[in-house]
Amino acid sequence: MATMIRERPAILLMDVCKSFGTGDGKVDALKNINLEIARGEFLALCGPSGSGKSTLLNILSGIDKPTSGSTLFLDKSLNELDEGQLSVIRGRHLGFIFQFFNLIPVLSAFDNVCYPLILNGRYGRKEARERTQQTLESVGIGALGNRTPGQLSGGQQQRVAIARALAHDPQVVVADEPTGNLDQATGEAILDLLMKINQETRTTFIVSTHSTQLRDRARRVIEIKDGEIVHDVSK
Ligand SMILES: Nc1ncnc2c1ncn2[C@@H]1O[C@H](COP(=O)(O)OP(=O)(O)OP(=O)(O)O)[C@@H](O)[C@H]1O
Repeated sequence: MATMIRERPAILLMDVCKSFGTGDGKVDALKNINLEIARGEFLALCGPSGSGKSTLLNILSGIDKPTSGSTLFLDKSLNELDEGQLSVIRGRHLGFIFQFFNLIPVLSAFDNVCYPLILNGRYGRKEARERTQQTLESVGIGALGNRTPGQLSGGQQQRVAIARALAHDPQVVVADEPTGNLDQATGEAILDLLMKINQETRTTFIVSTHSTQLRDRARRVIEIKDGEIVHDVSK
């Protein structure tokens, strides 16, 4: 009889709570979250402003620690790691995309991607440069590497940020409102790109959003309200 081998999840959150502040000012941003995210999944995280989306993304990617509960990221228990070890794991396996791109304005698009790769320590300068050019080409801006962010449109800047998040071949990409600062058509194009990369590379994507386009198109949609998961739908 064939044995079913179940692939281990990319991320597993168990009974995760996160509070900020104390006393009267205490905010329970996440309340007892249990969540399993499979490898290769494309997950949209929805919910109103202040519901806990960014807090959840920060915890599942090891940027912030839960007040209680535990996080497994690619089988590693993040609670047990110190900041140095967390930073190595993030540098190897995680790509992060932000709403406001977070590019360095004085650097060219090329260097915005290439410098983090060199600092990552896994690549020599030549390989980092080759990877940078390949990744810029894969996101459709191979000819724009010489421009600074100020010389690029919002959609082009987000493509640079996507290239920066992908250039080290991470297993997990976390995107916090990646289309939130873009017009509808540009946001749709960025979404097409993220979904194409997900399908081609089986990179796990976790994307927080207010966008109905993304909610409609993602294979799995999680809705969070007041720090609790209220819907978890796979299509
Ligand atoms: N560093 C912090 N200190 C105190 N409270 C915080 C902190 N970070 C988040 N919060 C609070 O935790 C709750 C969840 O915030 P979070 O940023 O995760 O929401 P969100 O769903 O990402 O919101 P938005 O869609 O507006 O970005 C909110 O009440 C927020 O005010």
